[in-house]
Amino acid sequence: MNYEEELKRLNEYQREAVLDESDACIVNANVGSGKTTVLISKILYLHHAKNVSYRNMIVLTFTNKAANEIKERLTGADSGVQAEDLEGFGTFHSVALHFLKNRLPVEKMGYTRDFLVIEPEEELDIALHIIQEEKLSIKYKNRLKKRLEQAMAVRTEEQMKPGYKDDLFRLVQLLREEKIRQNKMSFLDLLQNVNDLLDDSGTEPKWIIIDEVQDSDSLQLDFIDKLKRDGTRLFAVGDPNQVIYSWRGSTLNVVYALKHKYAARELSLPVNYRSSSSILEAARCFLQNGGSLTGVREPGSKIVVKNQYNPFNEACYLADKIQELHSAGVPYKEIAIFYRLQNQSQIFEDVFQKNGIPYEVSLKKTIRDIPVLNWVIKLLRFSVNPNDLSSGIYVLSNQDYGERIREKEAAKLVRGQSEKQSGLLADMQEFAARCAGIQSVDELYDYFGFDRYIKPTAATYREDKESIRTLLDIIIAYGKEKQMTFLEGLTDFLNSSALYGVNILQKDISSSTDSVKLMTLHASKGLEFSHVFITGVNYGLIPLQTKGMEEEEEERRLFFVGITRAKDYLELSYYTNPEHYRAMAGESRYIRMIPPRLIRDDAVRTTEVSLQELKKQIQAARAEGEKAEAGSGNPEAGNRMMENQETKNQETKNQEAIQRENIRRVSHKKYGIGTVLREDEMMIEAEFENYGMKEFMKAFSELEYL
Ligand SMILES: Nc1ncnc2c1ncn2[C@@H]1O[C@H](COP(=O)(O)OP(=O)(O)OP(=O)(O)O)[C@@H](O)[C@H]1O
Repeated sequence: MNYEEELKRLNEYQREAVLDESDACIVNANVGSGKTTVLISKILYLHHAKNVSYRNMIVLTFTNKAANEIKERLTGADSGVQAEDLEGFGTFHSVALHFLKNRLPVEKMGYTRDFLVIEPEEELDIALHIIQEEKLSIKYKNRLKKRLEQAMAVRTEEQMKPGYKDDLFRLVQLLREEKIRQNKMSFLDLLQNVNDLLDDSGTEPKWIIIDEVQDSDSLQLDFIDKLKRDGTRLFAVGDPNQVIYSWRGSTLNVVYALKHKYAARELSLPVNYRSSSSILEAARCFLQNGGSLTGVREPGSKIVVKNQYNPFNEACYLADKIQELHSAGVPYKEIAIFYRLQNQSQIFEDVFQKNGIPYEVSLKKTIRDIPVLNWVIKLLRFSVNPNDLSSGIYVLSNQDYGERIREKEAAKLVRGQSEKQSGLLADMQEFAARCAGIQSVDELYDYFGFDRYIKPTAATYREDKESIRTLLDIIIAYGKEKQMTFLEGLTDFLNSSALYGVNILQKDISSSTDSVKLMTLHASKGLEFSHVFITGVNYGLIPLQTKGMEEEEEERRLFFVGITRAKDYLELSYYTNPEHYRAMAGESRYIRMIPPRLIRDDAVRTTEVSLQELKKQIQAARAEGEKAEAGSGNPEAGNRMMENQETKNQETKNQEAIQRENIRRVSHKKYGIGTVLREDEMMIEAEFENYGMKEFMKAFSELEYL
């Protein structure tokens, strides 16, 4: 590996950061100034020039995507690197999990090494169960998740002063005990437990390297502190202008805190290499922490601001525009479309599919968002661990899948206190003894006979079957890749699936695939594209209506992150007839914050829509969609189907449905029965149980009122 060649490509600031060997060093970096470049060069330099083995480094990132990018670069540069060498490279949670599974005495806390990682929702279910069983008095149950989070962060007795007179802290205590009894850890527990146990690890990394340090919360800072020993050096890069997760408490000035705690040397990376100077100049309007943002590139084209009649028109316009760019030589993978909320992606997907434009959607989705998979995961969990009673009860008493037994009866059955028989329970209980010969998806599917447990009348019948097969396929492949026996592979997958549940069914969007990328502004962090289209820059949506100053500032940083992804071309658009319930007609004030001289105003002044043309397009899209779904022999069909299941918009569901006094119900051929959330002369918005919120044009919707 010729690391010297790598060093030559760096500018003087970057080289100084790579070569730095202070005990602690914080690099305050501008957007697009080469943070990722420096981080990877530093790791390569330490390894090749300073003989620091990868096993002596802990490299912490905020996303699996960033960790994977670093790992891919290292394994690409050096074929001798083994997966075990990079076990200390990953997100804070995955590195904590690695320590707890392999290096720390979790038994001291009452856990066994095969503990399960659970999602916050599952923890909430356990808490609700305790409240019921123990008859606890808890106020504001609708805010329980948040209240629990806050109460669980409190570690000392003196701080345990309840804000309200109720049993919250008793619940926290009982919940801790119950999680230990069930051998389960939440994401928060992973960090708290690792921090409590790290003193015993004997671990002394030579280097701790942290990416995006500005987003760290106090537990993560504690983790860094526990890992850092006398002989450990710390190197962290971050950009205070890109803090977009302050809901986790990261607004504390991390750079300042680290600098003072470790008397860290402070370096900077001032030069942005990514964007044309017009784009950078616009970005400067959204800088919050002062400082300069200098670039090295020419002015480039002006920023285009466009108005669109509605999202459908915009999607059609973008389909044409993308084809035009592609014909002019722009690869699809250099084009990205951003929006503020996940539920804005569907219309682009439909129209792009119809127009044959390759695209990928970056989704933040967990297995839990797909009801049938939530059920299957619990079924498998109980099958490998019959002590996981809550999973067993859930599986038997689920009203959509399985034997649909009453909860009380299900509880008796799994506890062996019932005379009744359950075939499903027997299959689960005998699984460990009978599963040894299972090699394929079919064998696993047939062992449980999943077909009989899915209602043939359910709107999701076919999709559910495909979803199960896709998941089983991933599980079988996982075990094979790790060279484990079937049961070991399955158990390992289940233990950590909550942590990697995001994107488990759809690999993270890949920068190498030549397809247009669709994503939320949040998901765009760390990426870059030659052409960026930010859609729905409407009043009410960007910035999202916020409650206070802090949130408003975060919205501004989020927009800053979005526009600084663009290298050459940036287009901002807003709707004159927005259909999203949050958006109001008209451009966002963020557009008005950009100096007019940087803008080419391509406003379309007409609001006419050719309904005949729209109708033709929708019908054609529908016909193609149905054809594609019918081809379920195609292994990709399962993935596509899941990509298209829209993430449930919890907020929409709660707020809008509650406000509506006269609930109207509709029926749809594919989505089943739904509740109308909003409608006007042209559009109707309805919530469907397994599909989340959908929007339809009334003229073509084929919805029936019930
Ligand atoms: N010394 C350099 N010379 C030329 N180009 C560079 C140099 N350093 C970085 N770049 C390029 O600048 C762009 C931004 O780099 P990189 O993605 O590493 O920045 P970043 O700071 O991680 O960005 P962000 O703030 O968006 O996370 C990349 O296209 C990279 O190849």
